[in-house]
Parts: sequence; structure tokens; C-alpha cells
Amino acid sequence: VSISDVDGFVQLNQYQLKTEIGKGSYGIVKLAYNEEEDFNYAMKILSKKRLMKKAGFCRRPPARDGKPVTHPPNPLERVYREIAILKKLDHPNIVRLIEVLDDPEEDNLYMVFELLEKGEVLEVPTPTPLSEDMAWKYFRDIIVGIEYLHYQKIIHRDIKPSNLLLGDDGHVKIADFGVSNEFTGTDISLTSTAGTPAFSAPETLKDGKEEFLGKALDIWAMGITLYSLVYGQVPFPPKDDYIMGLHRRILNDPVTFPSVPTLSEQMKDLIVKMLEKDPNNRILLSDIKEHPWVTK
Ligand SMILES: COc1ccc(C(=O)/C=C\Nc2cc(OC)c(C(=O)O)cc2Cl)cc1
Repeated sequence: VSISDVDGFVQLNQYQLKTEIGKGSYGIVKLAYNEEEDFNYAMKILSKKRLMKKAGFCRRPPARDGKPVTHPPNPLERVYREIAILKKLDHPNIVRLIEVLDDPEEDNLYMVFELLEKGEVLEVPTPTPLSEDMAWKYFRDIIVGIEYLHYQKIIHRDIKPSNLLLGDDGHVKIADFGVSNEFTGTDISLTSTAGTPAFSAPETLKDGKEEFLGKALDIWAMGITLYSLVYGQVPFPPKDDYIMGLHRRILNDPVTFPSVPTLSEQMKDLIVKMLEKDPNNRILLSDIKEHPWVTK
């Protein structure tokens, strides 16, 4: 990877890095202009050092006093697993990874993605949410994208509006596989919590270490997402810093619908079925596809 940074003009191989267009716990995303193709891309920039630190790799390992040394998963393996997942995905509703620039000598790892010009489908919270019809259009893309992921034996685990990107063609693509899980068989049994608290399914928040199934987690997050697209706010908003309050509400409170905007009973019916607290009673993707609001 040849980098030239002359007075802030950063050139990475054939890419000229431009403005920052995205930012998150993962790192940043910059607009990248490919001069050979005269074409723009989205460049996700990860710092390996930051990833190692986040995984607490810099602290001295505790004295093992004779116990066998277990090698904890290297956080870079996490990124390389995300890249391996992205490389095998090829679908109109999944963001497309073009190439990875990873110079072992360099701290940064660069992931080049197709640019989805309109960015996030909706910034939540917002006083100006989507109309029911726009939400319907985008939700149908999300259903098809999630169906493809589950068919490829992948649980996304962080479905939320900021990971749904909108292209110029008006279609939505699912992004960010940073916490996704691959499975074999028909589903995966998990015990780890991952993703964004306000989008976490109740079964992941229970005290006991019971296991829970992966696919139902994405269905729950789809419900929280659909609600937030039309109401501009998640049904269980994180109140300041008291996270246990959020967990209690997700576990116990029924979903309530504001009186404004007025939305169809069918849409509310679908949201209620996706936000069923008991994962065994939660609507399945195959049933969502048949739901009257989706097929209308
Ligand atoms: C206003 O115009 C805008 C156009 C495009 C963007 C944008 O692309 C933002 C994030 N992008 C991404 C993030 C990802 O993860 C967190 C992944 C991934 O890892 O799958 C891929 C992409 Cl592309 C923003 C504003």
C-alpha cells in the first residue's frame, strides 16, 4: 500500500481519500475517489492498534500460576472473519466489499466498499421520520437482505437504521458485519450479547446464561428498526446512562404506539409480532413475507 500524505492530501494506491462520511465504534468511513476509474467508493478505515486495545490486549496477561495458557481470540481475527463473510456475500441488498488494503507494516486496515450515495436510510432519533409507504419500500429490501443472510447461515446481530444504506437507485443495502455470527445447521445457539442495546432482544438480557437462537435476534431488531423508521424513535429509548432501566423495559414493557403519526393497523400488527418477547412465539421471516402489510 503506497501512501502519500502531502499537506493532508492522502493517496492510497489508486484512491484519493476525501471527506469523512461515516463514523462509529468501528472507526471511520471516508469518501474515496478512484482516479483510474473516475469513480467514488466508501473507504472504511480501521486501526489495528485500536482494535487490539479495545480487546484489552495491551494489559499484561494475569499471572497464570501454572494454569495452561489459553490464547484469547485475536481481535484482528474478528475483522478477518468479517472480511471473509463479506467476500462470500453477493446480493443486491447487501453492501458490496470491493477490496481490502492491508499492509502488515501499516496500522490502518482499509476496506473499500461500493458507495451508497444517500448514506443511512434514516438518522434516528428524528422529528421527521419516513412515511409508511417509504418504510414499506425499504422494509421489503431489508426482508430480502436478511432472508439471504440467514440462507447463507449468517446472523447479522446489529440491524438498525444506521447500518441500512441507501443507494441512488432507491434501494437499501445492509452493512456492518462487525458483530455477525456464522453458523452451521438451521440456526445458531448463542449466549453472548452483541450489537446495539436499544435493538437487543429480551432473551439476550435475561440474568441466567440461558442460550437463545440467532435468527430470532435479527427479527427482533427488524421490528425495532421498522418502528423507528416510521416513528423517528425506538420503542424502548435508552434513558441517559441507566442501562438497566432500558433492559427492564425491553424485558417487561409492551410496545406502545404514539397517536401521531397515524399508521395502519396492519403495520402495527406486524411490529407487535416482531417484538414478541418470547422468541418461540416471535414471527418467523417466512411469515413476515406473507404478512398482509408486506404483501399489500
Ligand atoms: C451522505 O452520504 C453518505 C454516503 C455513504 C455513507 C456510508 O457509506 C457510511 C458507512 N458505510 C459503511 C459502514 C460499514 O460498517 C460500519 C460497512 C461495513 O463494514 O459493512 C460498509 C459501509 Cl459502506 C455515509 C454517508
